[in-house]
Amino acid sequence: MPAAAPPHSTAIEAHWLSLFDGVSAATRTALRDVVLAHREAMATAFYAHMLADPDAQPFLTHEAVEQRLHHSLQRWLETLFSCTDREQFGAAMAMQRHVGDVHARVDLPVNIVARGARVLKGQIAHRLLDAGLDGETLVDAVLYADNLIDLAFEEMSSAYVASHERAARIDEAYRVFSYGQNMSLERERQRAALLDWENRFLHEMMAGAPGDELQTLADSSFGLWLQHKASAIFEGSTELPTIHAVIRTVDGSLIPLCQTQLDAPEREEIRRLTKAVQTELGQLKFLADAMFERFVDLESGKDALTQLLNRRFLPAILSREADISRSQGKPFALLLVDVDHFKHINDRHGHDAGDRVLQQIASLLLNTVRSGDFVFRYGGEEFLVLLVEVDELHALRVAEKIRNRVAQESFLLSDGHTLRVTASIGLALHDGHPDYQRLVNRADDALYRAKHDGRNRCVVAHG
Ligand SMILES: Nc1nc2c(ncn2[C@@H]2O[C@H](COP(=O)(O)OP(=O)(O)OP(=O)(O)O)[C@@H](O)[C@H]2O)c(=O)[nH]1
Repeated sequence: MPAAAPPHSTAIEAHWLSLFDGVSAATRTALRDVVLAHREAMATAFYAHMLADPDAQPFLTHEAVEQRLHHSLQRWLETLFSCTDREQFGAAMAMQRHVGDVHARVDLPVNIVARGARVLKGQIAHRLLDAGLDGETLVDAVLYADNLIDLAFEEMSSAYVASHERAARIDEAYRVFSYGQNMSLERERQRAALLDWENRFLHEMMAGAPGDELQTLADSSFGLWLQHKASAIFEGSTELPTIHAVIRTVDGSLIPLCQTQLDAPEREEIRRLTKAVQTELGQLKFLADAMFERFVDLESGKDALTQLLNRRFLPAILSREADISRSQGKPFALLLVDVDHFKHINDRHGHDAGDRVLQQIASLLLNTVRSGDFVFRYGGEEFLVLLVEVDELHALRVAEKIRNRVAQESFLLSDGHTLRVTASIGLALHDGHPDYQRLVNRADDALYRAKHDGRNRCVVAHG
């Protein structure tokens, strides 16, 4: 059984009641009459406006307007402007929630809805002006109409946000489900599917099968999986477009050539084409492996090089810590730790040496902080440490300890040489501001000052 729709908030109803009581019955009736008399013309003008709006166009068609929306808008106006008691208002608000849910399903941006509300307000004001009302009634009616549309918009938006969040949670749950349940198995299955396709291809090329029996990669089990599952799970992965490009090369160019050859075989050409397909396939296997690997690291929230947390969960962890800190009154601190002149290390000793330094700094950081603290790889050579339940003095002591340990450490390179490096640290204490980005920015400003003042130092953000 579907869950009953939650009732509109008591705050909205209280606002409406006070608006309702603040306007005379005669004014409300005059407004309702104007809306009822002109609702059709207003709906026509409204959709003419929205259909001509390039931002709204993708969400509207002439047919949908003619068949449903024009009529729905009239009913919407009638319901909203005819409320005279709580029950009717409740029904009008239920309608707003339904509209909000629909908007969320079609992903209609909320700014377009706000624009629509503005257009409607203009329409109503325009009709009221022509209705021959006296000055005071006119002003009251326009204000009441504006407020009523605002209330409707508010209720619609709260349903929209709730719907959107629900959908995002389900999406995320689906991704986690796919990852948790299937990923290692899936990786093996897709490797096997590619191998299977390759064996079949080789067999047909060698046996001289009729050309039209060659299967494309897109039609293979791997191709179908890629199209229907991987595109959702690995969305945004850098490998995905290249994988598609390789498949296009094989299916669009090489397979048709192979088919022609099979129908009129020439040994050398068959061998050359087989080799070309195998080369593409080798790349495909490499890319698919890399895609799986990156996905596992990203989804688990780990940075591949250092095994520290990556930035994926930083917003979630920061806002959680801000909540805990607010409710328990215990501040936390952020340290932004940046290796000094890291570019020189890369330039002088090579990128691999740079990588090793980053790995060693990562374990140094982990070994210096408590197990309840968080250590992130924040950027290339930048780390973010979140120290829970600390005051400024304690946080500064930890920052100095990190700085000293980095400076004293002998970083071991793969060629056996050792290297000394230093780090600069910006420190900011959470000051209760709800926007955690502000805290990161303050730590960043402090780090900038540490660099500017000569590096190998800790600077505390103030203000
Ligand atoms: N080896 C390696 N280098 C990286 C990685 N990520 C970023 N880098 C390099 O880190 C260097 C950062 O250089 P800059 O931002 O100029 O800073 P810097 O040389 O450390 O100088 P200051 O921060 O001003 O002391 C760049 O050369 C990047 O290419 C990585 O994962 N491994």
